[in-house]
Amino acid sequence: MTDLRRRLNAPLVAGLAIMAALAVVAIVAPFTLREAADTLGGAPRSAPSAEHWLGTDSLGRDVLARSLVATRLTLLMALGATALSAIPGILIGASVWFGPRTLRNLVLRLIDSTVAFPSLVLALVIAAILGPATSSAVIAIGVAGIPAFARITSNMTASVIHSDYITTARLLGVPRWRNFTRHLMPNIGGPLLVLGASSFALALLEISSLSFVGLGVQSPDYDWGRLLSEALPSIYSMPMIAIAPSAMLIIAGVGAMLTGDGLARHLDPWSSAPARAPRTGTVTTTAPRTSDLVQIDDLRVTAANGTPLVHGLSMRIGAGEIVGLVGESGSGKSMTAMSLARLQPDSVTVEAATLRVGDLDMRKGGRRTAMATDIGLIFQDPTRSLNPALRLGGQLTEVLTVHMSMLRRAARRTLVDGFERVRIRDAEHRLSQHPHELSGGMLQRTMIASALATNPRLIIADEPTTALDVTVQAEVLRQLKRINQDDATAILFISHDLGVVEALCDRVLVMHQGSIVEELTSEQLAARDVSHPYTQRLLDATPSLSLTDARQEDPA
Ligand SMILES: Nc1ncnc2c1ncn2[C@@H]1O[C@H](COP(=O)(O)OP(=O)(O)OP(=O)(O)O)[C@@H](O)[C@H]1O
Repeated sequence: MTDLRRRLNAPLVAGLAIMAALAVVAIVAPFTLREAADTLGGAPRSAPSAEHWLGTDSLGRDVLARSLVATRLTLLMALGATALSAIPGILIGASVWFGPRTLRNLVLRLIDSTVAFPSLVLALVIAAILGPATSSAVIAIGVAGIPAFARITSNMTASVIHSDYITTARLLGVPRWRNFTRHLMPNIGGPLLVLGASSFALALLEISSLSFVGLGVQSPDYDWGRLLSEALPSIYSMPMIAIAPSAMLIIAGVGAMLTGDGLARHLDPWSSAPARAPRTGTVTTTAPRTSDLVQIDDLRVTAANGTPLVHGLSMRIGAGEIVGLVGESGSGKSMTAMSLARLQPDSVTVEAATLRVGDLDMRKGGRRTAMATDIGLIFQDPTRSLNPALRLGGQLTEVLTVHMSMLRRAARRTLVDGFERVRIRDAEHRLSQHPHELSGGMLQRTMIASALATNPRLIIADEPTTALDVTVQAEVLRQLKRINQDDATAILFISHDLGVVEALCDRVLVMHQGSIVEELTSEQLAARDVSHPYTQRLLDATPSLSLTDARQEDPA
């Protein structure tokens, strides 16, 4: 219950409240107010009074009662038209991606040409062909809205249909309809709900417009559009007659948009993740030293829904030091590193008492060149950091040409030197290749070469060896160690593997649930001299395959 209350956001509550109130009016008003709304013979065009709150129309009928009674028909028509647009539109837009390519291209071209045609004009043409009637208005607006749903669904499907999880599901023989409901819809459902809500608001206006020009609801029935049409002759003398249905239209439109916006937020996995209680007992790492390159004090990273992802974290990295940041998946290692490099996701808030790399205050923007050249980044999966459509030379020299004003030729020369340094043979040729033409280990080495090209003072390596096989992993670690020794480059090395960290780092910080729980020197780690139970658990989970250990375990 508390979970549901926390997940209901303000727009959703407001939108649902408005739509629920309108639903009550739509159900109750035709039963209770029909007589006041339809009875002729009262004083025509009377001013608002205690008996008729918004006055009467030209035939003496109560204006407010008529607007409220018209709610049911108007909402049902808008709902019908939206369903008529959404259901076929979504089915067409998604199913084209499950069929043959030629059919897909043909259907997409057709959709494109209909989308280019204004939907209200299309609806007017359809309504004129079908003749004036309530059903004609619904069909016209519904059919005119199909291309928009089909186009957007198709665009969104295209962005997820080639993702690994759908390919895997197809390879595993998951039926198409199940792929559609299980993998596709949850990924595209949020934006479609928002589109549905805005289409409903638009359908309200368009159906009212058709009724207003006489192509929609016909007498004796009436919707808000027809009421507006009836109000037109006396709009200056009796504005109330027009104001009442207009106000209803605006309220319903706002209610629909708020509901759509709220639903989208509600379905956003990041904004609905459960809040985690901050843990106490965090460790502040060694006191400030003048040689500290990185200084972080009281770093707090908070998700959009208020969940603390990193809290009260402080750390130092000395110039030329290799510091390991270890912890299980989700403990906040990447979030800490990305916040330090000012590359955190937009959806989170970063606050800190101090966040410095050298003389750069990373809490402030600006000084982009200094940020780009002082900090080198190496990520876990090099294929995701490189643009597959561009040659390596073009993309890896960018930082040198943009931030260090190097000419293209000089930038390439620097990169070739860098490639040779990380033992990539035939470097010139490699620069003219695309990322897919290199192995994973080679790509990771190109990333290291590129991160080093600007002579950074700090390298942030976020699980740089996780995606690599053990031999390549050892080579990459050796490269990092060599760079640190040759150039005194500081390294923040992120890993969940204490064994790897032990081999490389001078100091290790153990992270758990968003804060540092223990700090160890490499000697303490080698001697397994740890005090926090979480560190002990991490050590227990680290397989040891060193020769010494193997001999000890197996005396034979
Ligand atoms: N964009 C985001 N918005 C909100 N929360 C996020 C976002 N990205 C990650 N998180 C959450 O922040 C927390 C820390 O994530 P982080 O990626 O820093 O973990 P990690 O220790 O680096 O894990 P791993 O070793 O798996 O990379 C996790 O609970 C994660 O779910």
